[in-house]
Amino acid sequence: MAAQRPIAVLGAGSWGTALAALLARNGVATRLWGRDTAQMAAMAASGRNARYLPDLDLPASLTYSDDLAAAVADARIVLVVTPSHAFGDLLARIAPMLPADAGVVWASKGFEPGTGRFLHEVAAELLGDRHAQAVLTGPSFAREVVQGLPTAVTIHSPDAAFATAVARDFHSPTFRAYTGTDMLGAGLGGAMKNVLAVAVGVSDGMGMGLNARAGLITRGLAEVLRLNRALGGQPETIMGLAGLGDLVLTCTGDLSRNRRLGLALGHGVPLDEAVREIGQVVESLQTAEEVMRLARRHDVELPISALVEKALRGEITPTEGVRLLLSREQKPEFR
Ligand SMILES: NC(=O)C1=CN([C@@H]2O[C@H](COP(=O)(O)OP(=O)(O)OC[C@H]3O[C@@H](n4cnc5c(N)ncnc54)[C@H](OP(=O)(O)O)[C@@H]3O)[C@@H](O)[C@H]2O)C=CC1
Ligand SMILES: O=C(CO)COP(=O)(O)O
Repeated sequence: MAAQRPIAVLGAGSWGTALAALLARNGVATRLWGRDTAQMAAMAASGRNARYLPDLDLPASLTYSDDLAAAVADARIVLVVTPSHAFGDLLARIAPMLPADAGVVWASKGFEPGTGRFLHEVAAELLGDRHAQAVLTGPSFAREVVQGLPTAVTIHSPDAAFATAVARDFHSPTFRAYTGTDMLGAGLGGAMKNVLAVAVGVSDGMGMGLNARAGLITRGLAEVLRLNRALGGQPETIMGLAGLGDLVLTCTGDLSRNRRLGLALGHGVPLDEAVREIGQVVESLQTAEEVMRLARRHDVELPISALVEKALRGEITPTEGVRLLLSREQKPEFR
């Protein structure tokens, strides 16, 4: 029998490693690419990711590479899991290397920095309709996925058959992969929850209480729905795993780096110190600005996201942010 063509996972941080481990455990031939030669050699030798998930064993069948061309050469699917700021550059590099029939999936959450373009818009420009495209998103902390704890995600593609085929590779007894066709809503939900998690983290860090947390999550959800409506996404997507599901996880789970940034700011830790302490990608640092760029372009009011953007720029303190939010005028809940 011919050997199964592999899935190439690009990006050996916590999420790329976790998804590669999941695929390998599912019996899918999987190759994990990272840009750091020493790190990839150490992972191959130890079967662990010492920097991002140091205490967790990875499946023995997982293979490792620091050679991008070799990693994607015979792949049937390429899964991109870099931070969103590196997405466009990496896609441009691999576009000429891809096998003609390879599909491209990404699990990064955010926008193209400086333009506010969605990752599916960047992919469409770089890949055209030459390769099927999908996004994997939803409430999923890398550590819990490697630990085999139950997780549900959603995979969206304009090509429903491709989304279903991709979901088959990921689906397992502890990892439910749902499917959909709304790239815009899926991308927006995954990006905005990171910004809103900072607000909830600040509130929790300042000891504002559980009522405030629930209020912020709910009014945050209203912001995602409002921008989604203006952009033409489907409301169901925002009420599902890609929106509400990930918003609740990221706003309440202490494994979230974006929530932890907010907690630190709420405790009075300076921004640069908090970012250094977290030591991993904190997508809200760029996403807050890009969300507000989109909101201004479409004339949509996002009070919580706007204050997070200001706080991350150092223009207001967390205390001023809370005062500004609480001093807003009375209004109907739904518009
Ligand atoms: N962690 C999680 O639980 C989840 C993360 N995500 C999303 O996945 C994406 C990746 O996050 P995550 O893995 O957690 O981040 P980490 O901070 O854990 O790791 C980032 C990884 O990206 C690599 N990287 C950074 N810049 C580049 C580049 N220019 N080219 C190639 N590789 C690069 C880093 O390499 P190096 O070590 O050499 O710097 C590192 O391996 C983010 O968009 C995040 O929002 C989504 C769901 C869950
Ligand atoms: O996207 C995530 C969970 O779904 C991870 O969140 P953080 O990037 O805030 O850690």
